[in-house]
Amino acid sequence: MPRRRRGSRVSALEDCREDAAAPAAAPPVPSATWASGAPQAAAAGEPVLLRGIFEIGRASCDVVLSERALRWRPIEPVRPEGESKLDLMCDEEFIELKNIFSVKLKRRCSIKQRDGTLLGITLFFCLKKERNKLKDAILDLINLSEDHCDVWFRQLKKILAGFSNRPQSLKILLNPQSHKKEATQVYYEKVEPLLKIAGIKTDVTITEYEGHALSLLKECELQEFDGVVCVGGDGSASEVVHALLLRAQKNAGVEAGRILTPVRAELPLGIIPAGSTNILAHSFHGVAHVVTATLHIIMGHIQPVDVCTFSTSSKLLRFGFSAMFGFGGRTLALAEKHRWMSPNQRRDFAIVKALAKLKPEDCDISFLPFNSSQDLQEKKAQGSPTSACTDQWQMVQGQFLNISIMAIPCLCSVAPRGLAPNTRLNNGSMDLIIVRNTSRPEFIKHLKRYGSVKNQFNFPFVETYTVEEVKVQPRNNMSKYNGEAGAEPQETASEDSFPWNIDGYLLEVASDVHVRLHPRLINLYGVSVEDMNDSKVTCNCL
Ligand SMILES: Nc1ncnc2c1ncn2[C@@H]1O[C@H](COP(=O)(O)OP(=O)(O)OP(=O)(O)O)[C@@H](O)[C@H]1O
Repeated sequence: MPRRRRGSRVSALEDCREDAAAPAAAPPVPSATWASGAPQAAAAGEPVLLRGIFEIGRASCDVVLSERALRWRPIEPVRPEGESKLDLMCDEEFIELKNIFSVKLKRRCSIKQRDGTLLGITLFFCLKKERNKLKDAILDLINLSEDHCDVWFRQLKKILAGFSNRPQSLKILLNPQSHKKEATQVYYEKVEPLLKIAGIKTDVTITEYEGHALSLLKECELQEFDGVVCVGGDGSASEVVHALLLRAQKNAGVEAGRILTPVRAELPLGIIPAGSTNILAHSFHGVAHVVTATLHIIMGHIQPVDVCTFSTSSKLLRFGFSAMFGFGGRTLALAEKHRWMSPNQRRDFAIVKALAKLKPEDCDISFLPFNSSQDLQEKKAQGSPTSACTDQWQMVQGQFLNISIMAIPCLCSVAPRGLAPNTRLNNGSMDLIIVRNTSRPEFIKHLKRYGSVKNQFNFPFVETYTVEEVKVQPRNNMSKYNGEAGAEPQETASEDSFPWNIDGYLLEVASDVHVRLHPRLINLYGVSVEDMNDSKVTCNCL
């Protein structure tokens, strides 16, 4: 009896891209996660587009292309009558077509030959590696017939062309200074090769100074692009988000100073994590992983995400997803002053120093609780102002160690469940997390809980609210500033200043700040993520 070949014949791209022209080697790959679970459409009843014989992993296979999947099973010799065929049925493997991102003719090439002997077709596809992580892989379909391969190649190309949500041209903004200055290497070694395989055109700008991405996106021609990609950390990503939304307001003729209902960003944004913290990429993909982020872009996985505006009474300060005021702001200010340290050192140093100098802010915090009634949400979706006609504002006063206002969960290595685990990317609300003044040991206990499975909010000095709008007014600041002109945001932190950490961007505001949530204001490349309740923590400083 012939030996049955089991398991996947798919090889990861990283392992064998150079071998694309060699005959199908069959390196063993972990069990067929890419083909696990029933595909959306069962094989039976699906219209067959093509059927043919290819060698896959050195076994002759009967290959069927239908509208949703490519399936194959080894061709077995005819068995004596009465022998069970049940186990044969189990051998079918498949790839859903929605996971394929490129198809190429596979040729044996020597250096001198441009068009070597045809060997078959190579499919490039995306598979789910582990929770939230994606991986690129290849499948070789070997058949030496030019005509046979040509028919299949054309049909597969046609199917791929039908995925109209996938980008064909991208504007790339790369911060060469991110983290330990490895963003350029990350891009050219891991990202660009995949974009090339997917046939995506790119236009790369390497940013030269802080604010470069912002000034470039104000003016540059974006019509030819289907999306913008930022390669860097949270500071860079936050700058690009702000720039894209400012640009959208400008294009729509909205006065940037007084934006009540901003218009949506015109292009989707992809974030390739290459920075020190990567909270944004982590929150949008469930993991800070370069290949996962790249594959979400290539596959055109798009999710609308809520965005906040941060304003004084006279002007818009920033578009962003999350902010911390108090301990979180001071920690960032300290870390920014010590950029010469390594990223982990600087983070740990800043946390320890901010804890040593722990001091509460005397504030008034007013907030509009989230009203989930369908009526109100529909009004909001239509752009009608709602806060003006509701009289539900609440106020808390006192001394606070930290105030977090977060429209996204803010997943990161030190808080794998998120700094705001109860909010979602586009649930139309923000989490307001208030930590009242308490002793240093109690505050540290609270911080430590972010890295454990225990509830970090289960302390008498912590309050959480689900809100739509928040106003934060530092009290000892009220006489000095009236929140009007002159209350310009500063760039450097001083002892008496009020640093805000907005998505890792340091902003000093000498007045009250009004935070408003705008549902689904920007499209991000990514998908909704699985919960990360049992992930490991990587902060040792507490
Ligand atoms: N060429 C450059 N030189 C100096 N700064 C730059 C340059 N290009 C961009 N920047 C700025 O560097 C800041 C920080 O970059 P980024 O966020 O990418 O890296 P990071 O600080 O290592 O990561 P994280 O913000 O996740 O901690 C951003 O605010 C960005 O505007």
